[in-house]
Formats: sequence, structure tokens, C-alpha cells
Amino acid sequence: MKNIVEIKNLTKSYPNFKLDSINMELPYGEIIGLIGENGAGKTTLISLLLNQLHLESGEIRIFDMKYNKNEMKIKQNIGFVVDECCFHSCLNPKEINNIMKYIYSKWCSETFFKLLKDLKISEVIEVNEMSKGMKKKLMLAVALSHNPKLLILDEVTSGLDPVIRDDILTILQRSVLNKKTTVIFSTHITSDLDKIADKVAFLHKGKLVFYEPMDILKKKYKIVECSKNNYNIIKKENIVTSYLQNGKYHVLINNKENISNYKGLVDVKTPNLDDIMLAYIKGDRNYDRAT
Ligand SMILES: Nc1ncnc2c1ncn2[C@@H]1O[C@H](COP(=O)(O)OP(=O)(O)OP(=O)(O)O)[C@@H](O)[C@H]1O
Repeated sequence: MKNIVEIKNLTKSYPNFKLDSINMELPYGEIIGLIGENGAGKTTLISLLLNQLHLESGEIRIFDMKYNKNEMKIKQNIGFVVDECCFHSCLNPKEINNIMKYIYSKWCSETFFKLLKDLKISEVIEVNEMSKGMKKKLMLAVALSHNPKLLILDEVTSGLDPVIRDDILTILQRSVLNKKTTVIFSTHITSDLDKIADKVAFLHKGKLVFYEPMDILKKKYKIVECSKNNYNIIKKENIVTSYLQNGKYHVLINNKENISNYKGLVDVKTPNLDDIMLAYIKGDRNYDRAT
């Protein structure tokens, strides 16, 4: 099997939200970033991948297995970090190590204590004495200490200072290179993805807008800023989405458009992930979109 995870037509509904027919394949040894505005469905998708929520329809296969009969086998090979710290507040890392030895067959105390040292977490501080960032780092150390094939991380770098964030990104990259681990992580810090992601999945209102390799994304779009008159000279079939802000049109176009035709009439730049997300989200809100 060439994919570590296969998601087919995955759907989950709440009264005011639907994660809608998600299809994704996660290959071995890649880092996949999951982006989207607040409430887009990232945590819902991650919870489904961890079998913390029941899916309504569709299928998830991990290591070519489904959860219904193989939960233990699958979970032995997954490391995860979720938003809520899942350890009892009275425990310290030394005690957590003693518990994890019995939970994970491939648990490695040496790796765990080395990671705690690298991440500057004391072995004897109790969870209730830890800051939010320290709890995140503890969860990451646990997630990485049983040699997982798949890491599922919900906002692992949020609330952490830039130095620790950089250390974590390096640890993740190393893990992928050395062990062919696959990482899927949700984040609002798109610059972290610029540094390490192989692919990016963008969720918007429960739908997967795109799931693309980073290098292709970088070549696929341009952002054009222009007046309304000049907006009208851009070929409509090449406009992906657009919005009006501060009297200027911001237009996400696909790279087929020959921008040199409009020299001097529009400002053109290569968008980063934030620009692409903003264009989709604001364009969708119909901020006085040009017609
Ligand atoms: N238990 C629940 N009951 C009803 N609605 C829910 C429940 N959990 C999540 N939702 C709704 O599902 C939608 C998606 O939430 P989710 O937490 O997956 O978004 P997210 O992309 O992770 O957002 P954020 O970036 O803010 O963490 C939201 O509209 C949320 O209100």
C-alpha cells in the first residue's frame, strides 16, 4: 500500500456544520499541513482520524486497516497531540513515562527523556504546574516516544515562542527523514508550513478546497491588485476568486493568465499561503466582489 492513510467521502454533520465528502490520500514519509479559518473543520477531521468521533459516512483506512476491528493495532502506531492536555494534572513526566511503558509496546524511555531535555521540560514538574506551551511540548514528547508511523497534530505549535516552534519543526522534519513517519498537522501559522510542509490541505466551511504539493501551489497562482476598471480586463475564466478592500480589487488568478498583457495596469505578486487563504475566504464572503 503506497498510502499510510486513505480518506474516502468522509462526512460528519453537526446542527450548524458539515464536514463534507472529504477525500485525501496521505503517502508515507510526508508532512501535510492542514489550514483553514476558525470553524473550518480541522479539529473535526483530526478527531475522526483519531477515532474520537464517529464518522457519519465514508471511510478512513490507516495502515490499510479500518478502526472497527483494529483500533489497538492502529493506535499503537499513531502519535498525537490534541488541544486539550490528556494527562492527569497530578502526574509528572517521570510518572507518565511509567504509564506509557504499559500502553505502547514500542515505548522508548530513553527517547522520551531526551526529548524532554531538548524541549526543556523538567521530569518532575506536575502537569498542573505547566504552562500551555509546556503541556504541548510534553504531549509532543509522548507522541514521538513510541516510534509512531503516523503523527496527527492539532495546532502543536500554537502558543509557543518562535525558538521552540523552530525546534519542534526540526524534530518533525528529522522524524520524517529518519523513520519515514507521516505527519499531518493543523495550524494557523502558515509560515511553519512554508518551512516544512510537502503538501497543504485547505479546508473552508467543511469542504476541502485544495490538497496540493507545496511546490505546485507556489506556481499555481498569482495575486493581482487593481482598480475596478482594470479588474474588468482580466479574463474571467482565469479568476479563481476576488474581493474588494480599501478601494482595491484583490484577485487570485491562475497562472495561465498572461499578466504581461496588463503591464502597468495591475500590481502582481506571487502569493504566500496566507494570501491564498484570504482570497478564498474573503472572496467567498462576497466583499463587494466585482461582477
Ligand atoms: N460537538 C459539537 N457540536 C456541535 N457543533 C460542533 C461540535 N464540535 C464542533 N462543532 C462545530 O463544527 C465546526 C468545525 O469545528 P472545528 O473545531 O472542527 O473547526 P477548526 O477548523 O478546528 O477551528 P479552529 O481553528 O477554531 O480550532 C464549528 O462550526 C463548530 O462549531
